[in-house]
Amino acid sequence: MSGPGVSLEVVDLAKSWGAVDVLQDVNFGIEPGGFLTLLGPSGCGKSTILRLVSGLDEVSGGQILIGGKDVARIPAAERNIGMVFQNYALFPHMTIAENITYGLNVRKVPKAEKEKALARVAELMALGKLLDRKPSQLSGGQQQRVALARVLVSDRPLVLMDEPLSNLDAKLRVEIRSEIRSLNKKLGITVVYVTHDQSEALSMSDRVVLMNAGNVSQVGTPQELYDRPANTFAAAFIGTPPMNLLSPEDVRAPATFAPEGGMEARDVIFGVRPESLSLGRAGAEFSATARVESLEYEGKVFLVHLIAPSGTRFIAAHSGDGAPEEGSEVTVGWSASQTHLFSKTDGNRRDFTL
Ligand SMILES: Nc1ncnc2c1ncn2[C@@H]1O[C@H](COP(=O)(O)OP(=O)(O)OP(=O)(O)O)[C@@H](O)[C@H]1O
Repeated sequence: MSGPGVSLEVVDLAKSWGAVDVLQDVNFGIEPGGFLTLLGPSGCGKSTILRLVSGLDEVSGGQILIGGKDVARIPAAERNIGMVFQNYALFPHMTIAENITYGLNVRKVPKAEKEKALARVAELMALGKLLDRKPSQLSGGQQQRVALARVLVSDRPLVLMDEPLSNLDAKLRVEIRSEIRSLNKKLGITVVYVTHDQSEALSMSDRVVLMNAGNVSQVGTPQELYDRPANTFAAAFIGTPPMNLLSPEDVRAPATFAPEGGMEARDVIFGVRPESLSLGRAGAEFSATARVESLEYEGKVFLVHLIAPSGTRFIAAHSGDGAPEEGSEVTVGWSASQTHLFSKTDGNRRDFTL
């Protein structure tokens, strides 16, 4: 699309602190106006990537192309990027209006232009009635909207957001994430968003970069990550509860089952999502027998916690009537299309034939 957003492409990005490599060979891209999320567990390097893109830290290697131009070695102030952090750091002695326009004052934007810009973002972020208040007179959610307004008013084509919702309660998080998403679509600005919360990542993003210990584990749309995890890390990270990973000794597969690339059946890991498992489907293409350890009532479904003969624990999400009894033995079945296959050696996804 054409609009105020700009493309971002990160090529072979690397960062070391002394002898410690915290990022290696990081590659991803997002088109103008897109919403890209960096997702992964604590310490995997998400904030480091944002700090390198923004110019707060220096890269050890690689390129950061903004609108096709490599900015990796130019100062932060020349990159034209907006940032929103977890601690939104509003100035307590200034009014909301003064907080929002602070950056415009620094840049000596003329008064009439400043007031027009303030009125526009105040309307966008539903802050019109709060402009004369001080930050302490606002709720956490309203304060976070002010922090977003402060970035939006500056009309940056690329905005970086580092866990901007983590100080808010669950209900507000859901509300503000849909506001951020609709702003991204309405204004056409490109957003790079950091979170360790997969539901945030899956619900907001056009593309997700899943990080694992300084390396990119998988890049794709939320559907691609969910439907075709590239490796066991992605399989075990995405989904609530995540995908079950079973050893071949616990799985009955059709006699014709053959993993690709001449891999032996014993060298694989089977992946199957809890919601794909049907209780009592002994005749299914794939099945496993296990003991019911416990039941967890989730409202719409029962999570049936199971233990396979090998000792592997896994979960079936059971939505029908008649939850099984604790301690009983059950058979769960699933189809070939619900089966994901990974190599035990490198953890990567493999195809199979039947
Ligand atoms: N200035 C520094 N010196 C040395 N190591 C650092 C420095 N800054 C970050 N690191 C290390 O780099 C790794 C990545 O940190 P980073 O903050 O990017 O992770 P993260 O994925 O954003 O984690 P979190 O979700 O907890 O914020 C961590 O192991 C961290 O200890």
